[in-house]
Amino acid sequence: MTSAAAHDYSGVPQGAPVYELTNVSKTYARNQVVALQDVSLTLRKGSFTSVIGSSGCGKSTLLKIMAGLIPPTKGRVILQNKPVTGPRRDIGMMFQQATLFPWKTAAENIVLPIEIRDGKAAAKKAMEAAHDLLEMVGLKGFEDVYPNELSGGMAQRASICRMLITEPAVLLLDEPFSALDELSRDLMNMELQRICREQNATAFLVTHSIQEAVILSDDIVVMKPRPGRIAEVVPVDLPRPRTLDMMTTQKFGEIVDRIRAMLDKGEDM
Ligand SMILES: Nc1ncnc2c1ncn2[C@@H]1O[C@H](COP(=O)(O)OP(=O)(O)OP(=O)(O)O)[C@@H](O)[C@H]1O
Repeated sequence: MTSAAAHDYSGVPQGAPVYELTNVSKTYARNQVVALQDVSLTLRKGSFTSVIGSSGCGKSTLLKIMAGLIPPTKGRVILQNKPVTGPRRDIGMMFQQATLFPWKTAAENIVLPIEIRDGKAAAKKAMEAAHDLLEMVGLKGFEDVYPNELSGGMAQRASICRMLITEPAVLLLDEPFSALDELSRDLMNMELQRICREQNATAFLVTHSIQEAVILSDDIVVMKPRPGRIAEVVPVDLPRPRTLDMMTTQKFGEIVDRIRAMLDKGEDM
């Protein structure tokens, strides 16, 4: 990575399909639970998509399949024109907990994916990029700090850098800020939006928060349970860049209400 800012991961044109899921189904063999049924979804280059739905409707299963961590029982998952058959270097992931290694500094944690993939020499070379990324997320000066000296929000900022260091084509985000207090979470979401715009990233977020989904997304995938499937994909036509004060607008409220009504209907949807 030469520059952390304004970097385009793939050269794929804005709006072109990056991820394509076709009739993806998953039945867990152990208990025969149909976790997903016929999920079809296209993520376009530079778009932000959230998935929301009640507990057990298959959100995590969907994310794991997209990440190549588990195979679907049926259906196709294509990323950048190649089937996803296992974990891939063009997929970036971020989880609820920062999971930084306590014995490594912030910068060492960030280059770890490179070290695992390409060895120590490559990790050393990537240090400059790690420093650029830390600066981008407002952590300049924290390069040599250990995780126990970072706040929860700072640790998640470092995790964002670790996800970006391998220049993934797509960012899969599993409730990355749900462990933070509400104020930090709102600020981190705005930061996430800025980073996605700067990096022209394609992002997919699992969340339980309707507000979070609305403020961040171009599209919200509303799922329903038993079996887990897509109820509706709701477009969010609020202007970009989004700002936190948009959360008080009538339009924002209307979209939130619409999604809440869908979720309340639950299985009748
Ligand atoms: N490894 C597994 N083996 C068997 N069943 C599973 C497994 N993982 C998930 N399930 C089942 O599949 C269904 C979907 O689970 P999943 O975790 O994908 O839902 P979710 O929407 O992410 O839920 P939550 O919001 O609570 O995290 C549930 O009924 C769950 O019990």
